[in-house]
Amino acid sequence: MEKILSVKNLTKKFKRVVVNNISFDVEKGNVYGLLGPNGSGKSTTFGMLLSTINATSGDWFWFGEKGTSTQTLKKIGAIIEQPNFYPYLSAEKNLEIVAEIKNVPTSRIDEVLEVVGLLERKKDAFKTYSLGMKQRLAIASAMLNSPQVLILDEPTNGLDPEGIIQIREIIAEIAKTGTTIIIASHLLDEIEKICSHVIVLKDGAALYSGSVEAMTNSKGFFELNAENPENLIKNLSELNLFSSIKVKDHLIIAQISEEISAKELNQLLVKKDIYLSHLIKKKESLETQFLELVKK
Ligand SMILES: Nc1ncnc2c1ncn2[C@@H]1O[C@H](COP(=O)(O)OP(=O)(O)OP(=O)(O)O)[C@@H](O)[C@H]1O
Repeated sequence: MEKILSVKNLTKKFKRVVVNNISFDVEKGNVYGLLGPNGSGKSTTFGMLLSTINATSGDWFWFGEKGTSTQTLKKIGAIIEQPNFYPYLSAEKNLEIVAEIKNVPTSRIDEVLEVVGLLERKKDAFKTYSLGMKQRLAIASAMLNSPQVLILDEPTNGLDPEGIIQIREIIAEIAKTGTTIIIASHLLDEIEKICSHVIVLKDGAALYSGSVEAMTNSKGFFELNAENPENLIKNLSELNLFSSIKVKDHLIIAQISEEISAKELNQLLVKKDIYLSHLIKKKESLETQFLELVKK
């Protein structure tokens, strides 16, 4: 896999440390989520990687090259703050101005407006746009220079459910073209739906970096019960299939350590003359995993 970005021990100290020695890699074509509550250091991290904030220590490499050169910035499309569009000018006119600044052909304008579903509204003044449309225009603007990486800071902030879904679909479409995307968000649900990879930040430190799948990839657990719970617990322990067996809310919770289906477990227990009154196989959500991580 081609490495787009490699971050090594990146640290930012204002009066106190707000980004604490974080390291992660970004590979081509994936969608990364920088997940953390407000104030966990997401925007500061982006600022350092885009050279608008001086790092205190640490290194990063864009496309194998140390730091963030002007050449590198040309390969990146970023929306960190709400971009300043001219309210009385149309979307098209606004993008013509951006195209001139970025020195890219105006022929790209219709293409990017199409991607974000604003082609038909391109002649309308920016001030007539809804918040969702404004955010989509910002994405179009960031896409004008056909960037290899798109960086979005809280792209769905303040949007209604429909607006959120539209942004999500646009991000998925852009990712399909092979553009690498890095999104900062405090919304677990958003990261779970959009991202293939996640970096979990808490108080400036990276608690986890890897695929979303691997983070949720505990083998899951069984919720069970039987007429004689003590006997059930004893027999479950003897199977050596579980990392822990606990009682919670009158149910037995058996954390799976060796892959096994509900049907297979039921068959094993029937052979021991145990007939279950309750059996459900469940998996922890990203949210549970996240809370576990943050607790530690
Ligand atoms: N220029 C600055 N001077 C001092 N402290 C700062 C400065 N910029 C950011 N901070 C602090 O650094 C911490 C991390 O802020 P940052 O904006 O990076 O977090 P975030 O995860 O992006 O949160 P949010 O989503 O609220 O923006 C916060 O405590 C913030 O107050």
